[in-house]
Amino acid sequence: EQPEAPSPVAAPMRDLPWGQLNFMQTTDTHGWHAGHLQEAQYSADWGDYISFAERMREKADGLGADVLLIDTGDRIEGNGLYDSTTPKGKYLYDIVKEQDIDVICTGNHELYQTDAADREYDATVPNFKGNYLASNLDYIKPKTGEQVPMAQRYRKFTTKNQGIRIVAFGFLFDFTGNANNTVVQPVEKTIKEKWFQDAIREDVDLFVVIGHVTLNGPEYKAIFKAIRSQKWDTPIQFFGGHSHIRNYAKYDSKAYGLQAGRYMETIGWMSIDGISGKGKKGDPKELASMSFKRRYIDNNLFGYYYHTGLNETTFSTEHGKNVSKQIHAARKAENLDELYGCAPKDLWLNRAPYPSNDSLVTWLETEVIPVIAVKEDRKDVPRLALTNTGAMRFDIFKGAFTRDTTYIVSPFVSKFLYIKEVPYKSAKQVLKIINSGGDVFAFSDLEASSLAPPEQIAIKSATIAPSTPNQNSYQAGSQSPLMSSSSTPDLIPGYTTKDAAGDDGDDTLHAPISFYPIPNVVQSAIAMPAEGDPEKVDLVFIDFIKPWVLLALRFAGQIYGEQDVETYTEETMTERMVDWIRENWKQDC
Ligand SMILES: Nc1ccn([C@@H]2O[C@H](COP(=O)(O)O)[C@@H](O)[C@H]2O)c(=O)n1
Repeated sequence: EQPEAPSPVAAPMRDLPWGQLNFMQTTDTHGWHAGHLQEAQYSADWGDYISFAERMREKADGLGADVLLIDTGDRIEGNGLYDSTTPKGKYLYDIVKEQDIDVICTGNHELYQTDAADREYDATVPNFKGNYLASNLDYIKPKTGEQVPMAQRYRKFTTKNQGIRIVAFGFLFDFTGNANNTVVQPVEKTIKEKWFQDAIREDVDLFVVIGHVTLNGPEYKAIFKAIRSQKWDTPIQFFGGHSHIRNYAKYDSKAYGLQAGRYMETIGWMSIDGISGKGKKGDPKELASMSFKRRYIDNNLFGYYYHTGLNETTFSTEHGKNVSKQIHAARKAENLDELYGCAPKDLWLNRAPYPSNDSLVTWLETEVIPVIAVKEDRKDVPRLALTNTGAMRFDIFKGAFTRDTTYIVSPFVSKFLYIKEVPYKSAKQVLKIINSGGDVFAFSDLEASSLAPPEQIAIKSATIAPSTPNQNSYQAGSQSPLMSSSSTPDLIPGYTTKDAAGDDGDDTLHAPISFYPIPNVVQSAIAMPAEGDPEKVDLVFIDFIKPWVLLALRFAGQIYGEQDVETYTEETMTERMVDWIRENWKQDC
């Protein structure tokens, strides 16, 4: 772990179930490869994860079992380690490549910006040659304009110890927001292609479908149906991503899916037993009693010690330690701990109701945007300024707000745009139309709900936890074996996942935390007349939501097009937010 990371947390634990074939999954790491430096529960870094994987593989070799590593994309955007450098990801690609990942694919974040997609093709694909799969993704070469597969479409391999024959695929959901140097082919179309139809007819022991795809979305349903149409009985293991949650799905008695959360908080663990290996047909009795089991491992060193049976002296491998050093050197070189201001209290993205004094969204709407959404030559013009809440990615904790925190909270390079002098009676309807996300968007490709943070895709209503101990009351110490909850009153707050297999998935017992839904967009009314309504306003909005704003305006009776949209600020919202923090928060925490 990084020297500045808080000590791990004592908590009751559940053991990992082992099978013949075991998987460890990361997804949506978003550059958090240094781990969480303000949360002890998730404080292990990518170097520790490398040590963990190496130790678990040693253990597997001893048991004659196999361990495969999976990563399902969105490795970038969302942390200073990636976003603060020029070019972005100056150190990240070399850090990520140190992990020995068996099957890896692309997320939507690797494709938003042209240069990020170029780097994916030029660095990550060759770094994981043979293991990087792009079943429905093409890349357009900048020099020749040639459209080529981003990486190989699928992979056939046999596991080391059990000799399990696997065909693996790597998908991306039907994403449409990619820059124009990549082509995402809809999954429904891809599964009709000859190569896919041939691959699902292969004689194998297991299909592994990884993807930056939600487990319960239409894409995996279609792939499951396609495989089952040819192989009614072959086990299928799916790995998902994108919605940032811990999740597990059952498709049938031999087909399951796992999704390992977000931001290096979770390492997903999946074990399969009763599978036929070494090309054997398998004992029908054994096959009938196949078992699939899952765990969500909190990413911290004490959990890693617990699961490996090792300790501070014996756990870390030289390789893991070197990668932790590499991360530390990168963070220092980029001055990621530079203080921008001291947050006076915790501001929660989803863990406080909206609106409320503890809501990060309320803070943005009422304190920050009214000051930063300004264009000097139109500063007195009444305006409505809109931003999507998904532009904010993480909570702000009381205390130091650093260069690193900036990108953790707001990694995007979006700027403010505006449409001049929109009739107020129409402009004021835009917020409501986008937030209700109703019929207006039903006939377009524009999902209004995708403007909120991804966690909300899966969780629709508030979960209010009984009062829990303060998060800052973490105690350092060693983790103890699982005990009944009545004998462990001091659980620390964290994930208490309920999924398709029940409520015993988390490796660490936590006290529950609350979750509150937030709107898709929020609006600040600025420089409005002291009395009455203005006739016209400037409609200012963050560039990411332009298509939604134009459609909502149309519904509100105003036809505007691209030609009517102008630049409002040259700086990004993130840059202006940092200026606000420097000016408004103390420098002495
Ligand atoms: N320029 C951008 C890009 C994305 N967003 C928000 O992020 C969501 C996607 O996040 P995932 O981690 O799930 O891929 C997207 O739906 C937007 O809400 C943004 O605000 N600005």
